[in-house]
Amino acid sequence: MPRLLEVEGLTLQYKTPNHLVTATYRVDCAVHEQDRYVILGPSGCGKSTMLKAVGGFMTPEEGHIRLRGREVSGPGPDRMMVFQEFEQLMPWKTVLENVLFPMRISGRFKGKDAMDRALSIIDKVKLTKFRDVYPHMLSGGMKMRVAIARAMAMEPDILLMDEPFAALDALTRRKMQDELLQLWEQVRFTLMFVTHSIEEAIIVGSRILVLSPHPGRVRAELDASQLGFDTVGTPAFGALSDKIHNLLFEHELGPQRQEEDAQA
Ligand SMILES: Nc1ncnc2c1ncn2[C@@H]1O[C@H](COP(=O)(O)OP(=O)(O)OP(=O)(O)O)[C@@H](O)[C@H]1O
Repeated sequence: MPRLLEVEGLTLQYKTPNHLVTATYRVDCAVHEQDRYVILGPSGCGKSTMLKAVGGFMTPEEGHIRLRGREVSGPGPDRMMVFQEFEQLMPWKTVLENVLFPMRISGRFKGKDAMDRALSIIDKVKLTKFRDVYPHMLSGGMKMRVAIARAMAMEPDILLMDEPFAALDALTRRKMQDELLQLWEQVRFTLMFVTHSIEEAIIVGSRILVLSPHPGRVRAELDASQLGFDTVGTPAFGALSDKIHNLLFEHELGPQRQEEDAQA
C-alpha cells in the first residue's frame, strides 16, 4: 500500500505564559492507504495532540506532517475528524440532512451532486431505510455510521477518531468496535484512531504506534492486521498484548522527560 500520511520528527509543544509542555518528541510514522492506524499510549503522552496536528489544528515545533506529499498547514476536508460519541450530529436534522450538511456548508459539493453523494454513502453504510429519521431514534452504532458517512461524503483521505468509545460501557464499546470494523470492510477508508486501551488497539488496529509516557516518543510500531475480534483470548492476541504492555511500562532508558519550565 502506498504511503498516504508521513509524520517526520514531529515535536509538538504547548506554550503557556509560565510553562512549555512538550506533548510529543520527534515522532516518526507513516500511514498507508486503508490502514487502521492506532496511536496507543498512556494518558498524557500526546495522542490527542498528535491527532490535532494531523487535523491541522496545531503547528509542529519541529518536523513535518505530509499528506500525499503535501505539507499539512491547516485544517482541510481531506482530513475529517469524527468526534467522541458522534456529538457532531445535529439532532434537529435527519440522517440525510446531517450527511448533506458539511458538503453544502463547505461548498465542496452542491445541488444534485451533493444529494447523489449523500444517498450513495448512506446506502454504503446501510442506512437507506433510516435516511429520514432523526439521530435520537438511532442506536449508538447507527449514529456512528451516520457520523462516518457524513465525514466520508466529503471524500477525505483519512478519518481521524480520538477515543470515540472511551465513555461507553464495556459491552457497548465492543459492539461499536465491531460495527466500525464491519464498516471498514464495506467502505475501506483510512483511519487514524487514538486509544489508551491495549485491547481496543489490537482489535481495531491494523498497525499500532506505541508511544512512551509523556512526552510521547515512538516505542514501537506493531502489526496487528491478523488480530481482531475473533482472536481475542488466543495466544497470539495475548502475546501481542503482553508485548505492548511491556513496551508501555518498561523503564524509560532515554533522556529525561522534556517538559521544562520556561521563563515567561
Ligand atoms: N491546551 C493545552 N495547553 C497546555 N498543555 C496541554 C494542552 N492540551 C494538552 N496539554 C498537555 O499536553 C500533554 C499531552 O496531552 P494530550 O491530551 O495530547 O495527551 P493524550 O495522550 O491524548 O492523553 P489522554 O489519553 O488523557 O487524552 C499533556 O501533558 C497535557 O497536559
